[in-house]
Amino acid sequence: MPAVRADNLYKVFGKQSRSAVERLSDGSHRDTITDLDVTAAVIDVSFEVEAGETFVVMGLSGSGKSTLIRMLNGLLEPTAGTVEVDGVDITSLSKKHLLNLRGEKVSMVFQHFALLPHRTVLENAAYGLELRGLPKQERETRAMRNLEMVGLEGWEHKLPHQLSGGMQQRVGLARALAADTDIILMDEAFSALDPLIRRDMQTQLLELQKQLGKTIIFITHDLNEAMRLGDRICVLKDGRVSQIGTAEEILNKPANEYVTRFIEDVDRTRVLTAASAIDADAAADPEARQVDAATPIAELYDDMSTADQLRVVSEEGEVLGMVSRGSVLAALAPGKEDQG
Ligand SMILES: Nc1ncnc2c1ncn2[C@@H]1O[C@H](COP(=O)(O)OP(=O)(O)OP(=O)(O)O)[C@@H](O)[C@H]1O
Repeated sequence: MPAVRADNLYKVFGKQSRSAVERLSDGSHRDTITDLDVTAAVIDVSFEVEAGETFVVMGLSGSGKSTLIRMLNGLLEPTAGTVEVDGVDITSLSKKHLLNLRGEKVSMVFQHFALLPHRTVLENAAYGLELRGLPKQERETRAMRNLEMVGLEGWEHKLPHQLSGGMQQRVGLARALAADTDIILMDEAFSALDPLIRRDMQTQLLELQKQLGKTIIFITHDLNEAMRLGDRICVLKDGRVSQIGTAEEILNKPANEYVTRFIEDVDRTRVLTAASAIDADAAADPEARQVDAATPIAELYDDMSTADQLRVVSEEGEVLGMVSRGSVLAALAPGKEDQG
């Protein structure tokens, strides 16, 4: 059973939303229904997110990302379609059950941190637990453990304004972790941060995720960020799904012209890995130097400057094949799938 499932989901703002859904359901673009005086934010979106997966929703401003994520935790009611969390259709839940869902199953990290300015870092991190009525001692112990996890030990008695942007967002993340929900929604959570801090936060999230194995739905307008973080990426355009796939699938088999234009700016050497550059025809050489399958191609250059071939091994130590300079160059060439 998927952790989250969206089925033919629509959100149309405006009085004539139902008629809009009818007209959009034949695949029409949202610009064709301007006579109805509505805004079609999310149109016929379907996907499944597996437990433990990081699923990134990527799209430009206005593509419907925030509206979509708000339907996943019941903050917005869909105009049509359903959302299931752990197999339960949340679109039919009462207000009280939705509150429980947000307290116990799905937490959220916001772009602008959403910290309470007059409360300490510790109180902010414990806030979700306070709303759930946990005793002070327990919520502070749990919050403290999560502040340590995100590297904020020693800052717990400060106020948010005494922290940098990156640190404030770590508090937001600690608060979501303290709630101990299986699912975390992150809405442009790193977009307000400077590029270097943003990269640090991405690294930290990847490391935390290795330990915790949460189900994360992450929203971003940055395809490089999407490809770094996402097990799979859903590209949204004008409210509709343009493509869903792994970074590699999107780079090598863009579904349409729009996605093709988008991936032009992606640094393929950082997204594609040793695994994606394996030479299917090369016999495994037990003497060759070994690299992890998940190593980005950009990190193979040093080794490849002195060795003709490298042996690629999985996390479990299984030999997957060989990479050579030729196979690396072939993997990096855009549109290699089309060239057969
Ligand atoms: N409450 C609302 N009422 C009317 N229109 C809305 C409402 N919320 C969002 N919209 C519209 O829905 C469309 C999608 O907005 P949404 O915020 O979901 O996109 P987004 O991809 O998250 O964009 P951004 O990155 O700018 O936040 C936009 O045209 C927006 O103006």
